[in-house]
Amino acid sequence: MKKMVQFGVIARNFSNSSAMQSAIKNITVIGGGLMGSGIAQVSAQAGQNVTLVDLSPEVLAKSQKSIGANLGRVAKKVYKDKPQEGEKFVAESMARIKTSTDPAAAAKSADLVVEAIVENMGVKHKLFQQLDAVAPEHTIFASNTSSLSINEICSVVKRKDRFGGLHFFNPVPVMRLLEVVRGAETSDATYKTMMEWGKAVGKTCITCKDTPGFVVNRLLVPYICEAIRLYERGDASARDIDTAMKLGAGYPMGPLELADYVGLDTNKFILDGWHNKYPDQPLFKPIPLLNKLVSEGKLGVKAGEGFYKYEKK
Ligand SMILES: CCCCCCCCCCCCCC(=O)CC(=O)SCCNC(=O)CCNC(=O)[C@H](O)C(C)(C)COP(=O)(O)OP(=O)(O)OC[C@H]1O[C@@H](n2cnc3c(N)ncnc32)[C@H](O)[C@@H]1OP(=O)(O)O
Ligand SMILES: NC(=O)C1=CN([C@@H]2O[C@H](COP(=O)(O)OP(=O)(O)OC[C@H]3O[C@@H](n4cnc5c(N)ncnc54)[C@H](O)[C@@H]3O)[C@@H](O)[C@H]2O)C=CC1
Repeated sequence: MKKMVQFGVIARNFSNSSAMQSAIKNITVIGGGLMGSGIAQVSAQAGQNVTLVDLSPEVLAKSQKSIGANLGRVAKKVYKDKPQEGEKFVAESMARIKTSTDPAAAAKSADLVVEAIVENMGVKHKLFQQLDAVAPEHTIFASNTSSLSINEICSVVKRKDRFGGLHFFNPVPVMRLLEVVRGAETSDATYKTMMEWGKAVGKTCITCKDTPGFVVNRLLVPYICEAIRLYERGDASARDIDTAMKLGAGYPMGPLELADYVGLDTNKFILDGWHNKYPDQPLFKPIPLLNKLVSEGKLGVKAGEGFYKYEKK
């Protein structure tokens, strides 16, 4: 049943993509890590020309490898009885992805730039200032930030009307949602283009104002925090908390599994940022156990240990 649901999601995303049209044809994705590689993949499989940019050539090589493998998973499902068509789909999608280590050069030919670099305001400001000086007039800029303010990120560019948030979910090829965030100065035309583009790459779009965490993370952060506090108090074991939310509430992952999956350093970074900004909000108060795990390097799946132990990849 679970497999059927997952298959349905990927097949639907793929066929929607083929059917939809978008004014955006050339997209530049900046940041070739976990999220950027997923955004590049769904864009290329929907027929867009993609330039994937990272400062590190090693990251770009790793991204291309994982995109190839993930497209293979999609092809296996969508073209299960037509392996040759599947191979063609993978080859054509891969051929639409160019890579670059030069963000400014890559922005010059983009209709849309989606930024998915580190979650750091200073680094994002520096990048967008550089891009604003060279990108064509019509180019729309978007950030995939999880927790920072879109208005604050776009404060450094002149094109504030052509700036918004496009918040994808991990893993991008599987998760069906895209949060389209309207900043204070995002124009109606930019908003409409972002919504159409989101549909064209196979996502269901929801709209949100520029409010901390948008919709999903504003609800997820307090939920995960409460799960950690419950565990910290010794009220239930980690396994039982996760089992409870999977079997009692139908979530695909329990909250502590999800915290490990996202990364405990990311969780802590978001929580600390919001706590500094909203010190009176009890939901955002620091959690000693989370701080301890991070200080011990127990960052979740990627580190081999968080709330659970994992085989290192
Ligand atoms: C601590 C304090 C407070 C702070 C808390 C902060 C929390 C929130 C902060 C968030 C930080 C940043 C995050 C963010 O901004 C927003 C997010 O992204 S939140 C995370 C959202 N994601 C989820 O909730 C994931 C939930 N999990 C799932 O849906 C599934 O478990 C998952 C799909 C990940 C894996 O499914 P599972 O059945 O367990 O494993 P399989 O390996 O069998 O995969 C199922 C199915 O999917 C296919 N697949 C998996 N990955 C890919 C891929 N990358 N590309 C293509 N296909 C993929 C796989 O092949 C399987 O297909 P089958 O047909 O079933 O074989
Ligand atoms: N990890 C997650 O579950 C989610 C993360 N996000 C957001 O997406 C963004 C990226 O997150 P991840 O992909 O997880 O990070 P990541 O660490 O996997 O990838 C970030 C990449 O950006 C590159 N980079 C850093 N500065 C750069 C620059 N100036 N120019 C070009 N490349 C640069 C790094 O080399 C790295 O490869 C963050 O803003 C994060 O908050 C959003 C949704 C989910």
